[in-house]
Amino acid sequence: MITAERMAVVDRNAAALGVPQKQLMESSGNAVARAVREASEEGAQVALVCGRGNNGGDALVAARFLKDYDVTVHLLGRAETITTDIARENWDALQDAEFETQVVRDSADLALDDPDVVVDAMLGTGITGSLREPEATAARAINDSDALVVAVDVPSGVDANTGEAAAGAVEADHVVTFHDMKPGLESLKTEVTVADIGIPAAAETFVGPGDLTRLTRKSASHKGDHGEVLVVGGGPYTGAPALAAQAALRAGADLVRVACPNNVADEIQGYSENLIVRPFEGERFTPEAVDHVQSLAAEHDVTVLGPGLGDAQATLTAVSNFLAGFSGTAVVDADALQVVPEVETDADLLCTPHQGELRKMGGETSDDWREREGLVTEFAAEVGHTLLVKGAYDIVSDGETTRIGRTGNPGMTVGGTGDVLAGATGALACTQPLVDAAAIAAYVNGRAGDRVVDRQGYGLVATDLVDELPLALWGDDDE
Ligand SMILES: NC(=O)C1=CN([C@@H]2O[C@H](COP(=O)(O)OP(=O)(O)OC[C@H]3O[C@@H](n4cnc5c(N)ncnc54)[C@H](O)[C@@H]3O)[C@@H](O)[C@H]2O)[C@H](O)CC1
Ligand SMILES: [K+]
Repeated sequence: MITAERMAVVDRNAAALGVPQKQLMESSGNAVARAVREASEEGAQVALVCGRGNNGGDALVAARFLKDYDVTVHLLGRAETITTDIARENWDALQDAEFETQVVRDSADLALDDPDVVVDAMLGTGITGSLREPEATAARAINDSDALVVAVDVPSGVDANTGEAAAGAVEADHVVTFHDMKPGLESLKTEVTVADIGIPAAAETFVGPGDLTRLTRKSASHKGDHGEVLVVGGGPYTGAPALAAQAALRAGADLVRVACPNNVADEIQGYSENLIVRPFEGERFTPEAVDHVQSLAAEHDVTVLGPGLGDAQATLTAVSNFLAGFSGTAVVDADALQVVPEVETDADLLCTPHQGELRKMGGETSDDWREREGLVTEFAAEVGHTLLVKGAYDIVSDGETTRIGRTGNPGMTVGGTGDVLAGATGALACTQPLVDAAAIAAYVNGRAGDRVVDRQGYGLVATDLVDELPLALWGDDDE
């Protein structure tokens, strides 16, 4: 089962894996033609009713696979209004090959001419709102015809995710959807074919540029919309919480505060004017500071717990007490991780261990990433939290969904890269589901490292990563 949004991510990831969308459209169109062939006799009269997007494009491809049928293509709108290159290229190919095509400028012009089969290729996952003209009139004509109706991807007017049908939506006899079942098709009393269109499983498993399309910003945004992160860190170390906090800002959080022992507060503030420091009493995080830190955490979307806290017994007790009384969302990293399996908490945790820390948590690991994929999925289900297990291949899982990050390079073994990853994860967890936040964070942290090493060779330091995060998130490969 896959939603329309996830389909767009997979599409883009497939293209990054060398399977461009035009190739997918060719497979989609071929699958539509196969369904027409299975539902009618050779020589049957087929009307392909095409919208101006890729849904229409699929049928423009199907026309080429129905040579032994009496096919007419009806394009709803002028060819210049076709919205995608790949649909337009397929329209031009039909023109050059002198296929029978009708351009429907006004909905009243649509003359289906009593076909045996109508292919509804007006709207698919790109629909917004209720049916507009000329699709609305065309849908009525389709529903009033005696033809067998084959819908491309989803009946026009039906929401692929919810199954909700806009007024006047097409009533199809058969739907050909692509790659995986859509949630909205389950509730339809219509026969559905799920056609494999050659998208490699890797396009779903491995995190890719398609996952970054989930990150959008509305122009009418306000401060705080993109997240407020509290980093709880520092004590023995001061660089780690500063790296995590800077990374959270660079990964898009609007406000990042650092809760740290007061004896290192000035030092941490000294790293950057971008940081807001909230000191608590003491030289390290101890149980006496837990109440204060919990009340601070309650004012933030996500807490990043761990960077630079150290592993003194008093600190581990404080981490345990904090989590026991916390019910928000927290990224847990570094020495704090060892506490997680023992503590009962209502919090949604996103743990970011490397493989050594995973073993310390009681998890198993393997050098083979495929084996590690299964082990991490099982352990995530066992601990009941989301895991991001760092390695040459990063494994992300909440026990249900498992993703793999393949970016990064040996230059990233330098100290501090884990703090940067934890901070970036915290920022993304403000606006994304935890598995997506971890998947995207792992991908962009590694991509930032790859961009730095490509530019200047090894010798990368963690602050290079922090500065590279925005381009790794928003830039194109060749930027
Ligand atoms: N991997 C895959 O699943 C593939 C799917 N394919 C097909 O692509 C469509 C989605 O195409 P897209 O261009 O994003 O959108 P649509 O064609 O569905 O519609 C956009 C089109 O329709 C106009 N429009 C939007 N809302 C309305 C409305 N309410 N009334 C009238 N017109 C509307 C909009 O202006 C655009 O012109 C997917 O469904 C599959 O069929 C790819 O072919 C291959 C891979
Ligand atoms: K359709």
